[in-house]
Amino acid sequence: MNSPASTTPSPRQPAAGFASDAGYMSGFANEFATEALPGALPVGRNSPQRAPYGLYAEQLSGTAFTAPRSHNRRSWLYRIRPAAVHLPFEPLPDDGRLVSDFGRVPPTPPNQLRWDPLPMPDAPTDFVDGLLTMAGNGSADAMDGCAIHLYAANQSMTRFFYSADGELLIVPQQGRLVLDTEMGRITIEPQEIAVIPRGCRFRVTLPDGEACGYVCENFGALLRLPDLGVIGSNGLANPRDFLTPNAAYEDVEGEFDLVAKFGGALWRARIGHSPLDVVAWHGNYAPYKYDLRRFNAVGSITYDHPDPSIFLVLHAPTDTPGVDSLDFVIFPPRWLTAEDTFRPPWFHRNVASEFMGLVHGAYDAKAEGFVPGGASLHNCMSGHGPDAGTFEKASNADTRSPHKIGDTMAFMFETRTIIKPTQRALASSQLQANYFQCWQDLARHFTPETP
Ligand SMILES: O=C(O)Cc1cc(O)ccc1O
Ligand SMILES: [Fe+2]
Repeated sequence: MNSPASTTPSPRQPAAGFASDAGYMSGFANEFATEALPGALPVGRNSPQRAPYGLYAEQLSGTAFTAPRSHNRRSWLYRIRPAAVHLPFEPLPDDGRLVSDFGRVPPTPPNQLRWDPLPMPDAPTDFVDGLLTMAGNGSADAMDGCAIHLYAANQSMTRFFYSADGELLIVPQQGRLVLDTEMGRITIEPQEIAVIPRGCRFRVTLPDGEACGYVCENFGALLRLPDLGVIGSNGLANPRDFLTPNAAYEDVEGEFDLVAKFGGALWRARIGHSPLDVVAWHGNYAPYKYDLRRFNAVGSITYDHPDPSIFLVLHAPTDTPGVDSLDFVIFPPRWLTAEDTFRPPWFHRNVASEFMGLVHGAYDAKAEGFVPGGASLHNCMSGHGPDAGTFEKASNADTRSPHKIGDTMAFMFETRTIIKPTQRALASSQLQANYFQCWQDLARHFTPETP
């Protein structure tokens, strides 16, 4: 049971927050039912003539009403005031930080690109102001593709935010995030991720004072767990390790801003109460977290380096079977056992496009230059693979015994269409001008006389 916070803050002060952590429910997209006050959930119907405790009933739909039952996602929220209660939205000035229509981005160079981490801002910056779009494809309007943002923030939010453009896959790299959402509290640290559904209002506070990381705003179909095929009924990201918060609410009156990302732009509305006032909810459309360290990696126990699809955590499928608009793939700590095999990622060109980030440690294809908090982009059909140092080492390594890659947590946002870097990303001083050099020392080894 979670009791409410009931203070009246002075204008634009942080709301008091939930009175306590209410914990989590386990399972991916279950039909959850949770109440912060006993009996707050109506029994046997969603919309009784009068809901318990004088609450308003409100449905939040994440898929079309008529989506097949297996993909249909919606929740019923029982709240102090409906989400409609706020003053009209006004546009916030567009400073070009956020991009949501990649049809308008200038032609993308097919170069391999890599960036150093964003610096922490000097000025007070909350999670919303700390977002910077690096790359993406499709558009929010078309409800297809994604925008890949970095964030660097040093202030807790005193306002509330939601994206109507897509669900937000948040991958922290440094600093914990407390995500107080309409449906309860999620706390994540680096090596954990959270997904905030399209439309879900939330506030980010920073218990460590500052934080940075990655956000993928998924404009397409909702992220889901992949089928496992011949792997069987267990493995990769196990459904029970996905955690959704129990209901928690704050009963706070005050003058707040509600910021919406809608149609690619930011909008602000005044709101006279905290919108985190959902006392109970049930359904399968809700935020969740997952600890990447729980991923059950499978790999080759004979020879060869498998395709990275074995590391798929979540994906956004398209209408074409087997082709996703977005894959979220990780490269966690694991044993390499393949014999007589070049063990790191091979050289390759790919019809898909690959944006990578590093949360922790080092990545096994890059001995140098790819640092935690940094990012790389290898687009459709652009050649890439291990750098020269990694190639020399791995082609001379003893593969008769297993080797543990210990200190690492890299990830990839992989998409079916070209990932277009934004002008800001291409102009940024974090862009490594010499990235291409990491392959220039790959020596010629060809010996036509000796097989
Ligand atoms: O480019 C990368 O480093 C990611 C990657 C890893 C791998 O093991 C195989 C293919 C691939 O794109
Ligand atoms: Fe790759």
